[in-house]
Formats: sequence, structure tokens, C-alpha cells
Amino acid sequence: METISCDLCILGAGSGGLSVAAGAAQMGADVVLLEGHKMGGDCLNYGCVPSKALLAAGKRAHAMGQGAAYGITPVVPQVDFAAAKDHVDAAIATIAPHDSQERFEGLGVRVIREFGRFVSPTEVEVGEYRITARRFVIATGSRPFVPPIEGLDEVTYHTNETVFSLRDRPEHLIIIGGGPIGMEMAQAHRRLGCAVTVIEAASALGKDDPELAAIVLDQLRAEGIEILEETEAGSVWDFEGRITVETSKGPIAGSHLLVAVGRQVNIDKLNLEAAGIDHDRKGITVDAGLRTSNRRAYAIGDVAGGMQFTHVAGYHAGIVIRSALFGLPAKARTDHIPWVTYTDPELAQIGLTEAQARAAHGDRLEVARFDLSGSDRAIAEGTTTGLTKVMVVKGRPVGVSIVGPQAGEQIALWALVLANKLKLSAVTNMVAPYPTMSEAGKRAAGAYFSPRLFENPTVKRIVKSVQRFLP
Ligand SMILES: Cc1cc2nc3c(=O)[nH]c(=O)nc-3n(C[C@H](O)[C@H](O)[C@H](O)COP(=O)(O)OP(=O)(O)OC[C@H]3O[C@@H](n4cnc5c(N)ncnc54)[C@H](O)[C@@H]3O)c2cc1C
Ligand SMILES: NC(=O)c1ccc[n+]([C@@H]2O[C@H](COP(=O)([O-])OP(=O)(O)OC[C@H]3O[C@@H](n4cnc5c(N)ncnc54)[C@H](O)[C@@H]3O)[C@@H](O)[C@H]2O)c1
Repeated sequence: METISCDLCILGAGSGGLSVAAGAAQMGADVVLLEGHKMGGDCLNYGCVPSKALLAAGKRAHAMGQGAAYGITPVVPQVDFAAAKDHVDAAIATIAPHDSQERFEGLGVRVIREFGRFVSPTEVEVGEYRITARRFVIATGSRPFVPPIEGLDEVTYHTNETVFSLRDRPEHLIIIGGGPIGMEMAQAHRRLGCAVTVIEAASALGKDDPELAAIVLDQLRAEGIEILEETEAGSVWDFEGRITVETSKGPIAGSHLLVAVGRQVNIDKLNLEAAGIDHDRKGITVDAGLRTSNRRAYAIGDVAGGMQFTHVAGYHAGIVIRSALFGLPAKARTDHIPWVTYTDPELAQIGLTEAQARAAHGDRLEVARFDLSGSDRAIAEGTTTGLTKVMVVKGRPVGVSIVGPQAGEQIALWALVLANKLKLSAVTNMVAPYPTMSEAGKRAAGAYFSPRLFENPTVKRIVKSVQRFLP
């Protein structure tokens, strides 16, 4: 068995692991990167990239039927499902070189394509190598959680790891789980010509503001997606190729089944006990600096059990680089992390929702709103369904919720504001180009200041007296 010594040994080459490896190697650290499956991890191969590519295909198909209001004859699109999947594969293939073994070896990283496991607090074994490192970074991600539903293991079901490789169009896709995976996949498949039923045990898009989530769900239902909320999936069986899910609201039969009920962290191969690394059901236990109970080891991204997004894994990577390479203190925050569900309309959130802000700040909370029906650009585009809500405490935003076209782009402004703890006046000071959707942010901020300015007797008195003295 060959022994390798290095500064940094990273387990997992997904969004988090790759970001640490690229940064650390380019700053002169001696880095070994272990990956037992595909370079790029979930995001590139089974997550963000294929889901956004499939949504894009669905968006094109949908637009073909939406021209009437603009004087364009609507047409029923002819969907070649396999060709839509070619688009998905092409998107993955185009991005893959950026995450590839060759690129990382070019940066000076030693890449070993095997699963690693700890054999002591200071050593990892991988294939025929034993690695000792000054610091370890566990970035092993997560996989789909498969719930204990009776009969599930006896039918063919899909998860995000298999659904993108279907080449034939599902006639009727049943989706268990109405979270972001379930709802993005529901709309993509519906727009590509599938019947879709979503079975959700609680509320669909339940992590978001219910007022805004309802706007998305109305649109999905209007497109023909059946969404059953407060509905338990009891048992599943296959009769002559038709999959039936018994639910608390009766049986649902379809041609294909997608299970999207959350994630399970990848820790089983790691032998964490040998390294003295604590974990629970949610993930590896970390402190504010992302250090585990073994001071030599950090855990980042999905496996750290917090918010599970690619940009969070990337953010964590920056914290680890600061701490492990420069020995500087660094703490991970969550109050400035945005997330977006890429349905049409998009749904975006940062910081506290209105309900969370009310619970945390009580009467000190003020909510500024702007409805997209007041946006000239939205009117010109014919896409006025949308709303921005800004939760403000003592002049500072503590959360923003946006639903509407390009909500994911619009939330970026608020990501800057919350990351830097700026006052709301920073947004009103900004001049936004006219006419753009991003004006909605400034208009929402304006809604906070308008009553203070325009319904204020003191302001009126000052203006009157100044006018008296002006030449
Ligand atoms: C369908 C879907 C859509 C999504 N869409 C978005 C989106 O639009 N935006 C967004 O921000 N997030 C999205 N996500 C979430 C995002 O994909 C994850 O948060 C992100 O991939 C987490 O990165 P990671 O580095 O923690 O883990 P991963 O990307 O899962 O990478 C972990 C890697 O570690 C490897 N590994 C595991 N065990 C070992 C071991 N013992 N040794 C070596 N290697 C190991 C795995 O093979 C894997 O390649 C989506 C997820 C899904 C499922
Ligand atoms: N656009 C994005 O950024 C994006 C897209 C997809 C996924 N993701 C990430 O991946 C994570 C996982 O997504 P997800 O949608 O699988 O998980 P989720 O936990 O967000 O949602 C799962 C849903 O399934 C429901 N559920 C659980 N058990 C059920 C059962 N037995 N029957 C019916 N419903 C059940 C839950 O109530 C919940 O609403 C997300 O939390 C997010 O971090 C992000």
C-alpha cells in the first residue's frame, strides 16, 4: 500500500469538493481529491444542470402555445422527448470539462477515482493508497431519500439519479413529494406533453412563503398538473405495467413514478467512527467554522446537513480555504443565503419569510410589497403575475421573497444587501434601468419609504416653509 502525504485531502468531487480543490491548489497547497463516482457530483450529473436544461426545453414548448395575446397564432408543439434529453445531455457534456479530472490534474491536484474511508483520525484509505493529510474536507454530498412506502421496492421507480435518462416520454408521471425537485420536474414534464400528478404529504413548496408558493401552484394547476396536498402515499403496486399509488385520497394510476421526498447524506462509506467524527440523521455535525468533532476535518455542502444548494457548497469552500490554508477565523452564515425554485414563475427567497420574521421580530416588522402588475416591463412582456415582499426591521431588510419571471435574477440584488447588512435606503439610492424586472426591488423599497415621505405632515410643513424663502 502506497502512502501519500498532503496538505489537504478532499473526499468528494461535487460542487463543494471541486471548489476547495481548485482554490487550494491554485494558492499553492498540496491537494489530493478523491471521487468514487462521477466528477461534478450531483449538481452536474443528476441535479441543477439537467433539471434546468429540461425546464428550458419545457419553456420553449409552452411558449409555442402562448402567442395569441401577442397576435401570434398558437401552435401545439411537436415534442421529440428523446431530442429534449439530447439537449440535457449536451448541457452536461458542455460543462463537464470544467469539472473534469484532466482540468484538476492540470491545476496540480492529485485525483484518485475511488471512494475513501477513514482508518484513523489522521488517515484515509482509498484503493491501494493510505493518505495522511494536515486537513481533511468531507464533501461527499447526498443522495435521494427513499421512504419506506409499502411495495416501493417491487416496482420500477425513478429518482433524480435515473429520471433524466428516460428517452421515451412518460405518458403519466406520478411524483411523490412536492418540494423543489418534485415541482420543477412536474412542470418540465407537463410542458413536454406528460400527464403529471404530484402527491404531497403536507404543503407543496412548503419551505417558501405560502402566499407566494400559492401563485406558483395556481400556475402549475392551470397548466394541467394535478397537485394533491395533505395526501399520504400509502402503498405502491404495479399491475400490467401501470403503477398505482394508494393515497389517503384514493388510488392514483400512472405509467412512471418519481420519488422526490428529500435527501439522505452520504456518510455510510466514510467509517466516521474511526476518525472520531460525530454525526446525526441530518448529517455530519459541524461548528460555525464547519469543523467536525475531529479538528483536522471539515464537512461542507450537503453532507454538513444544512441548506442543500450548490452555491452553499461553494460558499462553504471559501470558508474552509480561509481557515485551513491561512489559519484565519471564518464562520459560515445562513442569513444571507438565497434559494430559487426554477418553475415558471420562479420562486426566490433570502433570509426570513414573513412568518419567520413576524415570529422573530413581532411588531417591529414592517413588510413592503410590490405587485408586478405595476411594472411597465412586466406589462409590456405580458407577464404581470408576480410579487416582491421585503421584510424590514428598523430600516434593514431581514428577508425577501419574490415570485415572478426572473425571480432568481432579481434576488441577487437582495443577496448583496443582506450579505453586507445594508440598509433599505441603499436600494432606493440605486438607479435601476427602465424598464426592467429588477425595478421591482427598488419599487418594493420605495413602498417602505413612500408613506414616511408622502404622508408625513412634518415633511409637508418643511417644504412649505422652504418654498416661502426660495427666490
Ligand atoms: C434534481 C436536483 C436539482 C437541484 N437543483 C439545484 C439548483 O438549481 N440550484 C442549487 O443551488 N442546488 C440544486 N440542487 C442541489 C445541489 O445539487 C447540491 O446541493 C450540490 O450538488 C451539493 O454539492 P456537494 O458538493 O455537497 O455534493 P455532491 O454534488 O453530491 O458531490 C458529492 C460527491 O462525493 C462523492 N463521494 C461520496 N462519498 C465519497 C467517498 N467516500 N469518497 C469519495 N467520494 C465520495 C459522490 O460520488 C459525489 O460525486 C439540486 C439537487 C437535485 C437533486
Ligand atoms: N432549485 C433548487 O435550488 C433546487 C432544486 C431541486 C432540489 N434542490 C435541493 O434538493 C433538496 C431536496 O429536494 P426535494 O424536493 O427532494 O426535498 P424537500 O425536502 O425540499 O421536499 C420534499 C417534499 O416531499 C414531501 N414528502 C416527504 N415524504 C413524503 C411522502 N411519503 N409522501 C408524500 N410527500 C412526502 C415533504 O413534505 C416535502 O414537501 C432541496 O431541499 C434543495 O436543497 C434545490
